[in-house]
Amino acid sequence: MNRTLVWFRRDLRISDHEPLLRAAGRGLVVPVFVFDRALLHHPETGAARVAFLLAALHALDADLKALGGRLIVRSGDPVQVLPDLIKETDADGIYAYTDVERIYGRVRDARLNQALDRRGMKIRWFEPVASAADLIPYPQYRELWYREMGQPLVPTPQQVSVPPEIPSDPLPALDALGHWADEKPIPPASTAAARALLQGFLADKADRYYWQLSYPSAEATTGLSPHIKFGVISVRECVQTIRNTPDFGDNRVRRSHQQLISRLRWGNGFTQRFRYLPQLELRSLYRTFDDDGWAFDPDLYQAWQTGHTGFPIVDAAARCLQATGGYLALNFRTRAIYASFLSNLCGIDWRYGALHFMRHLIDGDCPIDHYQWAMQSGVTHCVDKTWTRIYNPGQTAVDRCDPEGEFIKRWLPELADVPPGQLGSPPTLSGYPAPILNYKAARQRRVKLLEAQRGKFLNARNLLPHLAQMPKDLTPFGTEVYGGEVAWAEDAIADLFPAALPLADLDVAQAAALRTWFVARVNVLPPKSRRRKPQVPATDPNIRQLTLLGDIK
Ligand SMILES: Cc1cc2nc3c(=O)[nH]c(=O)nc-3n(C[C@H](O)[C@H](O)[C@H](O)COP(=O)(O)OP(=O)(O)OC[C@H]3O[C@@H](n4cnc5c(N)ncnc54)[C@H](O)[C@@H]3O)c2cc1C
Repeated sequence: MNRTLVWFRRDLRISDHEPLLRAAGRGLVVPVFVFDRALLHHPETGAARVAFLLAALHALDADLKALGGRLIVRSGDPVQVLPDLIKETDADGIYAYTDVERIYGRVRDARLNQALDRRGMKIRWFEPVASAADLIPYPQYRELWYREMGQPLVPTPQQVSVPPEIPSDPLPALDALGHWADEKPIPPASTAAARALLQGFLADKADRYYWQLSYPSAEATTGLSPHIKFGVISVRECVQTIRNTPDFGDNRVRRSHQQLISRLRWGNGFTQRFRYLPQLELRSLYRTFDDDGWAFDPDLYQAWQTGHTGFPIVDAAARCLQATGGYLALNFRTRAIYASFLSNLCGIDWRYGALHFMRHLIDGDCPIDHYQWAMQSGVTHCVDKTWTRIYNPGQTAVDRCDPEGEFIKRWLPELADVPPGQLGSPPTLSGYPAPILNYKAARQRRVKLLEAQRGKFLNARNLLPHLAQMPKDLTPFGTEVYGGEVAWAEDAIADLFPAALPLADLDVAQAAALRTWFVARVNVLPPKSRRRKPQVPATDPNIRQLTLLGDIK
């Protein structure tokens, strides 16, 4: 009977999973997960995320058992473990989804392809839903995304039969993997839990999500992010569940449904950008922003990390991130304000911030995290001023994010008695620091620098030469601080699987297509000043929507 190895990576589910269904359809299946030390000990890996991963693997094992199978667990370098497992199990080959989250994974998968080839073994890669192998313009990708999200879900196999003689390691405890729990509460991790979150959202939050998603204390979002990061539920299943839920003609619900679907698309869009340009893990999109160098002040960095900047909204975000791993508690807007403070106002390289986020976020996802960091830092845009995201961390941010001060007071109990109207710049209090910087001066410095950097290629006809190239040294950022298993980077090969876009070989049309991923317009002329969109009035007058560009001058 045929035997197929199914290599689970960031697709820890049995439903809407094409490799699993195809493998089950052709015979016996060896569903395997490999604990890979290079990922477990990557400088950006955090204990809480590994704990969530472990819980998701237990759930996957249980789901496979319900189909008559089980998860086979191995440890080591997949480039060696998988060919050996093929031999040991007498399997015909491997089925797996491609994954582009990290450069390391793409180096490893290229090496695996070579190792299998050398041994005459086979692997069949499946494209994840809404992933484009070729360079297409962003509007076309958008269409592809909606088309593929509308395709029927891949059915769950009725049975998964695993050869009984194949041994498996037990699923290890967190400390056996070299990580120690840091007290962050880990949400239940399983497809059933993800479905329950989505159903709970649709029942209880869909009438307010659109208006409240930027208020951290409203907890108006789904909490799906760690599940989506590890593929515990497919994005397509989420989209279809939302679409199949009636809005009963309620405009609030309709807008919230649309907003959530758009955000799910944004997440996939960041992954696709990394597929094209994996260098975005290590570099700003345009060279000039890194070539000029960044400042690094260890005291500012530490104050920002630990929540001692003297700006309550920033300090509350800092402490919330460390205590909760950001799960549900640290929403998009608060992450953005917190991030922008470090890169724009402290002038510190965004990669230090992205690194800190990744070490703590339970939902840490490299393309979303790194690209959001780069965007908030203003280094993904060369012409459009609205992409200068410098938030006023004083009263403006408090009013727009936490008007009652609930979020701030939860994380900064020392400010319990300060009225909300003063939480932007609290009076001198023993036990709470004075502001570590002058907002206006810091902002001016940053705006001037960004203008000078952007000015260098403002009228360039061809932006390709200005884009960051794939660096020769692939050592992950943060290795010098946290160490890690990075030997793979020492003799890194030029090959990645899937391959990066060959920037040097792109023709004019391809270059234009690539640009659509990074700016709305393909021309490079500075935009005329645009009118701000009026704020959308909320149906409930007590609910105000945050304006995205509120404090951009
Ligand atoms: C600096 C910074 C770093 C971030 N890092 C991450 C990260 O590592 N992982 C991560 O999943 N999100 C990240 N985000 C985006 C966003 O903050 C989270 O997706 C969201 O807070 C997760 O909570 P939720 O699932 O309850 O959100 P919901 O609003 O319920 O969204 C559902 C899903 O849509 C996607 N999504 C929502 N908002 C965004 C967005 N702005 N950009 C891209 N995808 C989005 C996510 O997959 C999310 O799980 C970051 C944002 C910023 C500003």
